[in-house]
Amino acid sequence: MDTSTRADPESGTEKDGDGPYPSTRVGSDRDSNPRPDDRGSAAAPAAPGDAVDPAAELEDAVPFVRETVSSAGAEGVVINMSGGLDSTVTAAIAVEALGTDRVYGLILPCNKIGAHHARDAEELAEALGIEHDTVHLQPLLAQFGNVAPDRFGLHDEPTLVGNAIARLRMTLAYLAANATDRLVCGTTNRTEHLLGYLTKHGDGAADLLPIGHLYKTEVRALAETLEVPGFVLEKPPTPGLLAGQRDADDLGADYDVIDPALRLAVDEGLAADEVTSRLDLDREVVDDLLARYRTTEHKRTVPPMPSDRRSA
Ligand SMILES: Nc1ncnc2c1ncn2[C@@H]1O[C@H](COP(=O)(O)OP(=O)(O)OC[C@H]2O[C@@H]([n+]3cccc(C(=O)O)c3)[C@H](O)[C@@H]2O)[C@@H](O)[C@H]1O
Ligand SMILES: Nc1ncnc2c1ncn2[C@@H]1O[C@H](COP(=O)(O)OP(=O)(O)OP(=O)(O)O)[C@@H](O)[C@H]1O
Repeated sequence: MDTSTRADPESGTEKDGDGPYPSTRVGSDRDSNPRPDDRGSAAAPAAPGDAVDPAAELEDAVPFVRETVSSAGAEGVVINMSGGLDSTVTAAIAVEALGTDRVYGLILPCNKIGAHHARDAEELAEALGIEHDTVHLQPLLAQFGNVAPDRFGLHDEPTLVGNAIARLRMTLAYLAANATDRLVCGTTNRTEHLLGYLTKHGDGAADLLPIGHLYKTEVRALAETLEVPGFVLEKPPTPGLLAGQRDADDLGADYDVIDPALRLAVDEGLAADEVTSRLDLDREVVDDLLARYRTTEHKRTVPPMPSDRRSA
């Protein structure tokens, strides 16, 4: 594939070829777009990524993947690859653990923005040396929209569409896993896990989560050690549903703000007041993050049963 020049779908910039990866970035208008945390934070709190030891994390993650696959008697893993940070880091860890032959990538764009990112994902999969397929989901989504009862207004609401796409991706990942005796390797990080910022039984559905214990800022630090190309690191985190949509807009703050707040509140058990003052944040930002944490507990637990009430 020729990567010498390519238009950026969102910023209109071009990419220059340099080695196996394009050297500039897709969709990176990070510096020109105001972000909610620009308002919410007076000081820049230290993010967990500043303290993480990437080499030690890799020493944990690589055998974890190898042993999990081996103890399941599986042949390898399937990873849905978006061309973004989390799935690229996850795929790189899986290759370190299992070798190229036992890692398979699925690239599943569903709209025009996605098609551009899919080319990044294809190049990343090729650079990793893994087998991969690209499937455009638009016809499947259109068919799904045709059979879903009109009363649900699927196409009127971006979250409904986004969740449906995430679950179509999950269906293909499990088809691949079933057919090739592999496990589905999820890409969820700890920040998403704690905030429930994922589609339940969509991208949240997986058999193992190699970066599930790492905050987003820690995943970023690990990416540098794994020599993930700079353009992946520079992409603004986005759910990829709408042009210009950013995780920071959905979540009310950037990950450099969110991660230290979650670490203090969840890992260290500090009250909202204390988190707010220690990190010099807006109270509203902290309250919103903690509300997300509380209301999404159901995404981190198995479904409740009547017997749970008896034992409580
Ligand atoms: N208390 C409770 N106990 C048990 N189950 C409960 C529940 N409350 C809701 N539910 C169930 O959960 C459903 C809602 O959860 P869900 O279907 O996930 O949907 P929901 O949380 O509403 O939406 C998913 C969110 O994750 C974001 N997302 C998705 C995918 C990837 C990324 C990313 O950037 O990485 C972000 C997306 O933008 C959106 O904000 C409800 O319809 C209901 O079925
Ligand atoms: N076009 C795609 N093709 C295949 N998988 C995808 C695609 N888009 C999203 N996914 C899967 O869903 C996960 C969550 O997607 P999302 O777009 O929300 O990005 P993310 O959580 O920031 O992760 P990433 O950094 O990998 O993009 C991805 O990590 C990937 O596994």
